[in-house]
Amino acid sequence: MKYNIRAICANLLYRVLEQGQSLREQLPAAQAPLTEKDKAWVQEVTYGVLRHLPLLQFWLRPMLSKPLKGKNKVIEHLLLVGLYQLNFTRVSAHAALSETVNACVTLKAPSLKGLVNAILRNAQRQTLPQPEDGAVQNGLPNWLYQHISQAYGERAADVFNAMQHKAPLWLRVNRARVTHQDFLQALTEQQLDFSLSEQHPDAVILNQFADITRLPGFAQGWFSVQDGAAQLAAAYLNPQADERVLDACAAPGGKTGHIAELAPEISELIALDSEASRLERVKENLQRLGHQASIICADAGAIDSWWDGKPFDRILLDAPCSATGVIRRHPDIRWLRKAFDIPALVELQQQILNALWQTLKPGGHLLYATCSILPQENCQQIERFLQQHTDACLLPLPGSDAESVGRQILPGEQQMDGFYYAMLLKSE
Ligand SMILES: C[S@@+](CC[C@H](N)C(=O)[O-])C[C@H]1O[C@@H](n2cnc3c(N)ncnc32)[C@H](O)[C@@H]1O
Repeated sequence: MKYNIRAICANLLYRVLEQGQSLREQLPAAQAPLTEKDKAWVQEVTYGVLRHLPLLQFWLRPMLSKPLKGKNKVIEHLLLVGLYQLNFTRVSAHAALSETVNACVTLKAPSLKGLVNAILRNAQRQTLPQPEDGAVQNGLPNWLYQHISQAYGERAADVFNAMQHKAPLWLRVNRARVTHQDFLQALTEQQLDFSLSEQHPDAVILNQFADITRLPGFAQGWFSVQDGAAQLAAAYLNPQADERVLDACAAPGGKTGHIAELAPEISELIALDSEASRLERVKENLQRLGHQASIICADAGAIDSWWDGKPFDRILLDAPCSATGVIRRHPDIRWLRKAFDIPALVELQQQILNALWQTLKPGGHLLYATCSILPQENCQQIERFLQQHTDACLLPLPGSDAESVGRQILPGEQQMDGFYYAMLLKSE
C-alpha cells in the first residue's frame, strides 16, 4: 500500500482546522487514489474527529506537555485521529497504535514517533475523564452552543443530539422524467432499502449507503440528491404557469430544478447567483435533469446591475447563511464558522431582501429561506423586515404553528435538516 490513511486524515484535518478550508472541497482529491473501503474510512474518521473535536482536545491537552508548532502541528491532528480510533471505532487498538505511529514518517516527522506512541499507549491504558462543559460534551464551539441553548431552551438537547448524528440520504424524484412509482419500482428491483415521507410527495429516503451515480436513472436525470427540508422550498413557493419567477441565490441549483419540475409551463425562470463557478454547477444540474432557466451572474442585492425592470410574480431568496442547520451533514461548518460571521451574514441577508422586495410585483410572493437555526438570521430578520415594510405581510406555511414568524425546522425533525422558511406577500 503506497499511502497511509491516518496521515491523509491528519492532513485533511490540518487544512480544515488550521487553514480554514472546507472538508467537502478537500475530500475528493484526497480520496481519489484510495480504495472504496479506505475512502469510506477517511470520511468516517475525519467527520468523526470534527464531531468530537472538543472532547478529543480535552483528552489530548494534558498529555502534551506543550502544543506542537510549525511543521509538527499536523502531528497534533494525527494524535486526534489516534484518540478517535481508540475511543470511537472498532479498529483494533494494536492497528490504531502502530499505523498511527507509522504515519509520522509519511508526515515527515519521524522524530515524533516516540511521542505519538507514548501518548496513545497512555490514552489506551487509562479511563479518560468525562468533561462537564456542555459545549465540549456536544462537540460545539462555545459561542454556538450558547446561541442554540438560549434559542431553544429544553429543545436544545435534541438539536445537539441530531447535530452529532449522520444525516439520511434524501432523493427528489424528477417528475418530468419518471413517475414516483416507476422510480420506486427501479429501486426495489435493485433491492435498495428506502422509505417515504408523507409531507414530501417527490421524496425517497434511502435507508442504506449508496453510490449516487450507480442508482437507477442518475445519468438520465431521474432524481436529485436534496434534503427533505430543502424540498419544501419549491412546494412552498408554489410557482404557477405563465409566471415570472426568480431563484435569487440559486447555485448549485437544487431548488431551481425543483421549481422547474413543479411548474413546467412557467413563463420565465431565472437562476441568479454571485459565484460564476457555482453557476456552472447550476447549468450541469439543469442539463442532467432536462430543465431550462436563464442564468445570471450578479449580486442579487445590486438590482441596478441585473434587473430589467420587469417585476417578478414569485421570488425564492435562499439566502447566504451560517449553515448551522446542516452541521450534521458538514461537521466542519461548526469550526469554520465564527461568532463574528453572524452579524455580517444578518446584514447581507437584510440588504438582499430589501433590494429584491423592490423587484416583486404587487400581489407577488417572496419566500425567504435559510439553512440556519439561529433566530437572528430567521424569525428576527423577518420580524424586522415586517416592521420596516408596511406593504409586506406574512402568510402561514403548512407545518408552521400560528404564533411563529415563519417555519423553523430543527435538525432531525422528521429526518430533515435544520431550515427556515417565511412567505411574504406584497400588498396590491
Ligand atoms: C444557500 S446557497 C444556495 C443553495 C441553492 N438555492 C440550492 O438550493 O442549491 C446560497 C448561495 O448564495 C450565493 N450568494 C451569496 N451572496 C450572494 C449575493 N449577494 N447575490 C447572489 N448570490 C449570492 C452563494 O454563492 C450561494 O450559492
